[in-house]
Amino acid sequence: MKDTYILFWHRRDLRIKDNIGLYNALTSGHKVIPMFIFDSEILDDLPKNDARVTFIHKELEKINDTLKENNSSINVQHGKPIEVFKKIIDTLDISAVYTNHDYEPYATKRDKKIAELLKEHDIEFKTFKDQVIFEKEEVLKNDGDPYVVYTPYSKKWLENLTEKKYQSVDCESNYKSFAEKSFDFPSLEDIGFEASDIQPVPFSLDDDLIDEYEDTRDYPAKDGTSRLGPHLRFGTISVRKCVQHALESKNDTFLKELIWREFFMQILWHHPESAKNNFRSKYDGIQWRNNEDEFKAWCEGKTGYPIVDAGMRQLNETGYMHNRVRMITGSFLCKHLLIDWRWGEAYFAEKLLDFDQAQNVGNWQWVAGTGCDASPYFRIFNPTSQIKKYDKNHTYIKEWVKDFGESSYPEEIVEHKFARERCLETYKEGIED
Ligand SMILES: Cc1cc2nc3c(=O)[nH]c(=O)nc-3n(C[C@H](O)[C@H](O)[C@H](O)COP(=O)(O)OP(=O)(O)OC[C@H]3O[C@@H](n4cnc5c(N)ncnc54)[C@H](O)[C@@H]3O)c2cc1C
Repeated sequence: MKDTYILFWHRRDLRIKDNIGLYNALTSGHKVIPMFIFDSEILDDLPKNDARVTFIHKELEKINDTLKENNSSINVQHGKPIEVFKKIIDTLDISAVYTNHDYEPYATKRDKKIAELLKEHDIEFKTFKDQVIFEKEEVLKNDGDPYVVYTPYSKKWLENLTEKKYQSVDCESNYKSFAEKSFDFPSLEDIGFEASDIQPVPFSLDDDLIDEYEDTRDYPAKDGTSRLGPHLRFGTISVRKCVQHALESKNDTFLKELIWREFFMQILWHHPESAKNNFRSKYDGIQWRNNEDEFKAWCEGKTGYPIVDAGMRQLNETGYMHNRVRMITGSFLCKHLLIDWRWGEAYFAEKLLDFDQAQNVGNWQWVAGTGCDASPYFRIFNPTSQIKKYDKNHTYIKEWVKDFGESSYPEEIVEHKFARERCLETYKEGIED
């Protein structure tokens, strides 16, 4: 029988170490061609200097360099995935496509279409769990329903956790199974993009950071968080490795954040409609003010509230915003300005290097109070007392708001006490009993 190839399709797993789908492909007895598609359905809506595209391109280059050392290379394509697959089926002798699960609503629809196409050509489509410890229906309530509240979900998650669930797989010993093929590697310009200066900072999984995380994570001026966001989003690190490190610490706060990530992933998987709709429909009656000038001031970091402005300016300049400040800026948008959480979600989606639909939607709905396990609507962050608690020396603010304390710095866009009362009234009127 003629030897056929397995195509391994990288998506949110830009690494060739500890990658479950890839490991299964490499140990299948067939030669493996790794592949990535710059999906024009996603790329066409992005600015030409999108930082995430630059990051993906760089990570693929790194993969390609390692593959070249092993006489192989990655097949990088650009176009609509279905069209790319039609072309590949015509040009390469493929018996199976292996890939890791991608849970976002767009991805599940795309994968369904690809699976149908492959079936028509008698090509197997094998998919694996890789980007989470528990997926889909693996952590359910005793009655079989999915959880909508974090605390019992996390308890069950921990109960179900066995060592096997976070064991790494050894891809490196199997690199000899990569096909000896040489593919041209496209430049960013070839796919219609240009390099961005904004890049993720390296992550840290240091023992000290994880041990002290609970005490330091809320202070935006400190380097107290891991900066794993984009790396988990694009899979340049495996979640199993993160969990292994988290479990080594006596303090479980960091592990709990990794569980929040999986909580929101399963929420979006079970409730794909929550990407666009309030998770709780009783909030549908809220009359958002949606003032465009105020939205612009928020986006540009010109609200006159220094901690809000620092966060937005940090986001605009670096593609990152500290979690505490994401909560403050998010609350300010929805509650002080009464702007629909979907506007804020879309702005963060455009700017965040770690943008992940499940996390972004889940957290925005948490902030707005419309979400599954949300902050109560009457919890309105006071942007001034938040400074006293978390940036009392103004270290963070001064880093990002260069005109802080100067006459050019804008006046407060709205008075806090007035905005608070307006918010409470609007929510009360809008919420169905
Ligand atoms: C309005 C708003 C929008 C957000 N949008 C995103 C987003 O698009 N993508 C994203 O990954 N996170 C999002 N978050 C969650 C959180 O802010 C980021 O995960 C975190 O700031 C990333 O920095 P870090 O990697 O240093 O996190 P660390 O504090 O070091 O946490 C480690 C990891 O745990 C996970 N995690 C931490 N906090 C949360 C959380 N609240 N919810 C879910 N997972 C969490 C992340 O994967 C994170 O990388 C959002 C939070 C808010 C309030």
